[in-house]
Formats: sequence, C-alpha cells, structure tokens
Amino acid sequence: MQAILVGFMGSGKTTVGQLLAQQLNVPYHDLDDIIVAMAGKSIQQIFDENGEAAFRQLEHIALARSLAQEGILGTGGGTPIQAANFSLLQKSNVPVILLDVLPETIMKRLKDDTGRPLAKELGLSGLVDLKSQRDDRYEQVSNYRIATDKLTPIEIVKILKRQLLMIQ
Ligand SMILES: Nc1ncnc2c1ncn2[C@@H]1O[C@H](COP(=O)(O)OP(=O)(O)O)[C@@H](O)[C@H]1O
Ligand SMILES: O=C(O)C1=C[C@@H](OP(=O)(O)O)[C@@H](O)[C@H](O)C1
Ligand SMILES: [Mg+2]
Repeated sequence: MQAILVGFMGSGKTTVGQLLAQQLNVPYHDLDDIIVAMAGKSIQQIFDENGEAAFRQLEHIALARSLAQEGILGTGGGTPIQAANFSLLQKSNVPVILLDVLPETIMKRLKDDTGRPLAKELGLSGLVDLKSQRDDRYEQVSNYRIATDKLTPIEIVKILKRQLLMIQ
C-alpha cells in the first residue's frame, strides 16, 4: 500500500481514497467492499444476520490480506479500534492518514445514509459519544491528520498528495 486512510464514518475515507488512487493511477481498495465480497451480503445484512462481532472478524481478515496489496486502502471507521488491527496498521510501514471530521459535519454528510448500521442504531448523540471514544486511537495510529470539514474531496487529495511526497 502507498497510503491507508482512517477516520470516523462520514470523514470521507471512501470518497477521498478513490479520488486519490485515481489521481496517482494506483488501485483503490475499500475494506467494506472487500468484506461485502467475502460475505456475499451487505454490511447491514452482516450486522443483522451475524452480528457486529462476525463483521469485526471479517474486517480483520480483510485488513490483513489488503496490506500486501499495491495502492490506497480506505478502512472502515471501526477498523483501527480493534487492538489486532491497530497493531497491523502500526507495523505496516505505510503512511496512515487520519481524515478528521466534526460531529455536525458527520450528521450533514450521513443524514440520508442507510448503509451504516451503527449510525442507524446510535443516532446523533450516540455517534458523537462513539467518536469521542475512538478519537485517541485514530490520533495514535496515524502519521498525519487532516480536518476535512471545510474542504472538498479535491482539495483534500491535493493536500494529501503533497503530504505523501514529503513522508515517502
Ligand atoms: N470533503 C467532503 N465534503 C463534502 N462531502 C463529503 C466530503 N467527503 C465525503 N463527503 C460525502 O460524505 C458522505 C460519506 O463519505 P464516505 O466517503 O462514504 O465516508 P467514509 O468512507 O469515511 O464513511 C458521502 O456522501 C460523500 O459524498
Ligand atoms: O465505524 C464503524 O464501526 C463502521 C464504519 C463503516 O465504514 P465507513 O467508516 O466507511 O462508514 C463500516 O465499516 C461499518 O458500518 C462499521
Ligand atoms: Mg467508507
């Protein structure tokens, strides 16, 4: 991998990761997509039919497999929170970029979303709590942080490309 994107749901990992990969002319891998392909069902269905613990097991396997690939990896919001994943990311020798986002921005971006079981289950205040529980881990695992609230994906990619050149 050339870079790994981490951050809370709605921070733009998938959107920015795809655009960054396109501009760098490298493949984009999204852990959620890999999990969906492995399970043969949607994230919502995995949560409903198998539970979050089963989702987390698939997520760990998907991460371990993806790290050997070329390109950009977009993780899920919960990926670095599991200790085993945190340690894989730390040992990977790949720049880990934190896309940060304020709770009010998350709400704006995800208000019509139906594909994120935790967002549906927790509601606004629950999501804010979850984010505050996770923020330290995101900070600890990442080499570089970018606040995305006032930037377009194109602007974020421009900053990231410059940053990656400096890190690598
Ligand atoms: N920088 C941004 N500015 C405005 N909207 C954004 C930005 N980044 C992502 N979005 C929008 O927010 C939603 C969630 O983005 P997504 O890339 O799926 O986030 P993540 O993968 O981190 O959960 C999408 O509708 C996307 O178009
Ligand atoms: O924060 C989380 O625990 C999750 C985030 C989602 O990915 P995004 O961050 O891409 O929405 C997806 O992996 C799943 O719904 C769980
Ligand atoms: Mg995503």
